[in-house]
Amino acid sequence: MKHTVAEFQKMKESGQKIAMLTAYDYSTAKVMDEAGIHGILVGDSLGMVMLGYENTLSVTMEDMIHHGRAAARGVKEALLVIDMPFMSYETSVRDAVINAGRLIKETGGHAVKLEGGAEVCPQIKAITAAKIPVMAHIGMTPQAVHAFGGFKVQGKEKEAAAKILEAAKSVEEAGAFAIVLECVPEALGKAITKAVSVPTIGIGAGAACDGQILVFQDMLGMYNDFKPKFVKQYASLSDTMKSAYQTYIREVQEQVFPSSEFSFL
Ligand SMILES: Nc1nc(=O)c2c([nH]1)NC[C@@H]1CN(c3ccc(C(=O)N[C@@H](CCC(=O)O)C(=O)O)cc3)CN21
Ligand SMILES: CC(C)C(=O)C(=O)O
Ligand SMILES: [Mg+2]
Repeated sequence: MKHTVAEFQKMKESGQKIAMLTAYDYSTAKVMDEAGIHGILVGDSLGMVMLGYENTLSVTMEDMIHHGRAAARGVKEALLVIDMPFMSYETSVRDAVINAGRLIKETGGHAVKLEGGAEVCPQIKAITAAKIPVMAHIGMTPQAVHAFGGFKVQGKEKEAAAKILEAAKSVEEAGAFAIVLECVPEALGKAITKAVSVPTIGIGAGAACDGQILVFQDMLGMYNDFKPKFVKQYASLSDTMKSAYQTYIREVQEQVFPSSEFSFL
């Protein structure tokens, strides 16, 4: 079954939880899609997990298009969302529509995601009017890392929580089809999920959200630069990969590999 924006809405209404993961390439997206994932995000987190930057600010439109088209080739059923990189939508409504259009035209993705609340509502309205579905992203928005002074949980104080709730209502009003809620207290995740009619997709926002998203390297245990509290490791691939590499190195040195089985006779 093809997963669509309309289906995400129905899933919220029927209480069926939405599962999303990030992917940045063909093979990874293909396996996830075959596993039955509902949505795949080509996140600008690729700057950190694929490119080794310390935050997401250096990621370019070209990076997003390069990885977006690769992931798109592996997707048959999932809803494919592409992140708008830092400074591709803040500068003007016109820039936002042009760049959202490029992401869709040049990748084959189905929707775009951008970070922010009321300040990006004109952009959300205009992109939506151009028939491109927009996923909003509020709470701890990583592109604001310097404004926040680090990747810190947001909305702990009463007034800060009220502001994030207002941001959720304003992006819904602007036409966002879903809202990513990142790193906020569980109670705020629950309050926002109740207050808006579109699905909320949480990452470190508690169990009440309508769906969840994780960075795939985090959930597979193959990214170890840091481990946020919200990350559950469903595998320990770094360990598995390291030991496979070590076995290979030893077998090459000891001339165990390649045996005749792996040679053309
Ligand atoms: N690998 C990876 N996973 C992610 O979830 C992720 C990225 N990269 N890159 C983009 C953003 C950055 N994110 C982050 C990065 C660090 C924390 C973190 O260390 N959080 C602390 C909370 C600090 C506090 O108490 O305020 C934690 O302990 O979880 C959280 C989210 C989420 N996104
Ligand atoms: C963590 C998710 C929500 C994201 O924006 C990303 O991967 O870039
Ligand atoms: Mg992102």
